Amino acid sequence: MNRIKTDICIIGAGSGGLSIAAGAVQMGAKVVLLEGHKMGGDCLNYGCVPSKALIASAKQAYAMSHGAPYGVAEVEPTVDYAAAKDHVADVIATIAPVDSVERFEGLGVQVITEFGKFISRTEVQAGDTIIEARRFVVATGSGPFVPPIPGIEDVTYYTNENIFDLREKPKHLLIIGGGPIGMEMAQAHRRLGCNVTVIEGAKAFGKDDPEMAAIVLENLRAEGVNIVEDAQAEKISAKGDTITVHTPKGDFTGSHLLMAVGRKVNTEKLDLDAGGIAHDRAGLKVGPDLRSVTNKKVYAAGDVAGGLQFTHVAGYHAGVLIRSMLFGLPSKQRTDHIPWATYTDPELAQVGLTEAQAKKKFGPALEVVRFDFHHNDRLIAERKTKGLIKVMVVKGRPVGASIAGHMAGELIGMWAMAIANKMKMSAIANTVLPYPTVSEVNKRAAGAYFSPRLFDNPTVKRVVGFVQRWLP
Ligand SMILES: Cc1cc2nc3c(=O)[nH]c(=O)nc-3n(C[C@H](O)[C@H](O)[C@H](O)COP(=O)(O)OP(=O)(O)OC[C@H]3O[C@@H](n4cnc5c(N)ncnc54)[C@H](O)[C@@H]3O)c2cc1C
Ligand SMILES: NC(=O)c1ccc[n+]([C@@H]2O[C@H](COP(=O)([O-])OP(=O)(O)OC[C@H]3O[C@@H](n4cnc5c(N)ncnc54)[C@H](O)[C@@H]3O)[C@@H](O)[C@H]2O)c1
Repeated sequence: MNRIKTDICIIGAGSGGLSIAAGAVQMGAKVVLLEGHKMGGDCLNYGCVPSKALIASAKQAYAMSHGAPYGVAEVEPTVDYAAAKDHVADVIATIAPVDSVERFEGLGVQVITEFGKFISRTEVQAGDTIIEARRFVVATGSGPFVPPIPGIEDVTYYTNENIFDLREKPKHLLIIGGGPIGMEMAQAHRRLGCNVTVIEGAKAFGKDDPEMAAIVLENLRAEGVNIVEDAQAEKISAKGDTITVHTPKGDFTGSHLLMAVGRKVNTEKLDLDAGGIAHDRAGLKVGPDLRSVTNKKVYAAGDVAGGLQFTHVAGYHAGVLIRSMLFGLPSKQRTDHIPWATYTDPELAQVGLTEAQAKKKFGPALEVVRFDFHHNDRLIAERKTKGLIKVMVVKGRPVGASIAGHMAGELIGMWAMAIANKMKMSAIANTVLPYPTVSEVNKRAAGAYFSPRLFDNPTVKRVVGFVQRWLP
């Protein structure tokens, strides 16, 4: 057995682990990084990257068959599903070197390609190496949760871990789960020529503002995605080449099944109990400083830290931990400024509080301003006017923003910046943006906050009348 002593041992080389390793080693810490499977973790191999690549193929196919309003003849695209998967693999391969063992070894990180497990409060074992570290970071991510629905063991089903390897085009894809994974995959497959049925036990896009979700759902339905809500999958059966999902809303039959009902954290290989590390189904039990509540040598980052599960959150955790582990400074995570986006068409994005959450928290102090995408000239030119922005404002500052529409994932960035930096609505309203751009919807939403104050205000009218009489 080899023994290593190091400053920081990171378990898991996904979005969180890699960011911490790169930052810590370049600032002078000795870093050991353990990865038992694929460098880059879920995001690169089975998550964000392949899903957005497949969405790009689907967008291309959709554009070919929807050119008429722009004066471009429509053609029915011939979709080569396997070739679309080649495109997905190529995108992963293009990004992979940035996350590779070679790159991290080049930065000075000692990478061990083994799963790690705690053998004491101060030691982790990976293969035949024992690592003793001043600090440990658990960044082991999450995998697909597959509930024990009766009959599931008798059918072939896909998850995000193998759907991107499927090369035969599904004739009819059944998707259980109407969250971001289910809905992104539903639209992509529909646009690539599959029939698609989404079976959702509660409400699709259940974590987003329902008014915003409705805009996206209407579009998905119009494109032919069959979305059945309040339809908990209770039983699954197979007959010949077909699979049937049984729900209280009826039975739904298709050729392939994708399970997208949420995530389970990757803690089973870690032997957290041997490390004296408290944990539950959501992950490690940590404080706002992301430090284990029972073993102060241990931190968590990313999906396994028990909060929002996004790549940018894992990256944000890296910054919080580096401040604490490298400089010994107090460092706490915030969650009020974390945005997210779902990359359907139109997109759905959120930062801070939804309208309902803000109403509950602030009551009558809350003002909600809205701007409809129909009034944006660039969107009119692009024929992408289905959309809405709502901004939740308290005492002149935004506390949340919800956007459904073209480029919502890009537009939410301005509100994420405003909330992160506690900026006022005037900061957005004062910004001059190029015309004609989609980001003008943000400025118009801020304008909607000031319009009644300026235009429906008798004092302003009186002052202007007075000044006009005296001006030469
Ligand atoms: C289909 C899909 C689409 C997504 N799209 C987006 C998106 O568009 N935007 C977004 O922000 N987020 C998206 N996400 C979420 C995002 O992928 C995750 O939030 C992110 O990958 C979490 O990073 P992480 O570092 O916590 O874990 P991961 O990236 O999963 O990395 C964890 C790593 O730890 C390794 N590991 C596990 N146990 C051990 C052990 N004992 N020893 C050593 N190594 C171990 C794993 O092999 C893995 O490589 C998507 C997820 C899915 C499934
Ligand atoms: N664009 C992005 O940023 C993006 C994309 C994909 C995934 N992700 C991340 O991955 C996480 C997981 O996504 P997800 O879509 O798997 O999970 P989710 O928890 O967001 O949605 C799962 C859905 O499945 C439903 N469900 C559960 N059991 C069911 C059953 N038996 N029958 C029918 N429906 C059932 C739930 O009601 C829920 O709406 C997200 O929360 C997000 O953090 C992010």
